[in-house]
Amino acid sequence: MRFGIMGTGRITRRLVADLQSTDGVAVTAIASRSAERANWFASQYGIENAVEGYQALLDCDEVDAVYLALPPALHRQWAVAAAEAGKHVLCEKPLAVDAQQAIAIHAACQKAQVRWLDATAWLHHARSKQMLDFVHGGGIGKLGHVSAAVSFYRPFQSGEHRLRADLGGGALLDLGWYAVGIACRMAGVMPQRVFADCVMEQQVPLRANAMLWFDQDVTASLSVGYDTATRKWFEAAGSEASVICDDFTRPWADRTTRYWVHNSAGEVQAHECADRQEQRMIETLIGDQSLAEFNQFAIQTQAVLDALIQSARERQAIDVVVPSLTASP
Ligand SMILES: NC(=O)C1=CN([C@@H]2O[C@H](COP(=O)(O)OP(=O)(O)OC[C@H]3O[C@@H](n4cnc5c(N)ncnc54)[C@H](OP(=O)(O)O)[C@@H]3O)[C@@H](O)[C@H]2O)C=CC1
Ligand SMILES: O=C1CO[C@H](CO)[C@@H](O)[C@@H]1O
Repeated sequence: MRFGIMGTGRITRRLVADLQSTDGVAVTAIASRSAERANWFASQYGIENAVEGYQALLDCDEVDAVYLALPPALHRQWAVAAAEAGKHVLCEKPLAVDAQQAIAIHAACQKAQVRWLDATAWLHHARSKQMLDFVHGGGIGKLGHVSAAVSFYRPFQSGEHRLRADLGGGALLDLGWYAVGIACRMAGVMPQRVFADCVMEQQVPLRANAMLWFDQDVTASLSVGYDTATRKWFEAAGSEASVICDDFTRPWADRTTRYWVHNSAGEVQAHECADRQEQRMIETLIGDQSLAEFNQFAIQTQAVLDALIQSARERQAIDVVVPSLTASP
């Protein structure tokens, strides 16, 4: 499948190599708002076509799929336009800025009969499946509580989209995407009720703390922010044991990819599981397996984030309204 890329920012510089090293994928075009940046990027990464403006990418016959790596507030517009141009879509997380926009992306892809996937790579790592199977198979007894923390410490460059409300910035959407995702995956269902409290800066959440209430007395507490050093861990605590992973969003680069099981006898077992999550994610999009489950989960995650954002604004717990979808191609 021939990919065209929208945006030349931080994540593109990393994911372009993952695309180029995945079997069955070629990166044939790069688009930027600036022709100069597109040309520079194309020459650095050996990409044949450099185009100015995102529409020009959609007009390219050499592109079958778009990797959309723009600030969240632009995802809906360009994902819908890509679908309408008949291109498959790999859209960066968060899928959009709210569930309504996320559903609009899904609807456009359905209508155009193209495939779409949010670029939430950890979901595709073999370790994630192992940990989820272990918890869902009763390996920790009855699940009681999930804790998760995802953060990094600024500095930001001026104009950084993460600090701009109009571009869909803020740690709650950006990093809450991961924390909500792991809590819901571990719980195996979406929460019924949520609460969030945020420390704001420039009208976006710089830090957010959240509580999620699920069925059967399962709860989760989440901490995300741009004001503490890098954290990407979770713990799923059950009646007999806990699963702990300190890098679930993306394995630390210089260490063995692991997770741990702590049992009530005080024993600790380490499990190793190496994988290349970005390649697995890309393979999932370009393959022929149904994407319905991933699509549904992305939209539901967005709905939980909607409720958390509303909760922080209204300073009260909010009931979650979980949308359900028609089937994906
Ligand atoms: N999956 C992952 O691990 C990660 C995912 N992300 C996600 O990827 C997306 C992009 O993040 P990131 O690459 O860090 O962002 P950057 O700000 O580094 O890059 C975004 C790119 O979008 C383009 N763009 C278009 N309009 C604007 C605008 N008004 N302001 C700023 N940039 C604009 C620019 O490219 P140009 O000017 O060339 O057109 C810019 O380089 C976000 O949704 C983020 O959450 C980010 C990091 C890691
Ligand atoms: O998704 C992401 C992964 O983590 C990064 C920080 O390390 C975030 O900034 C980013 O948006």
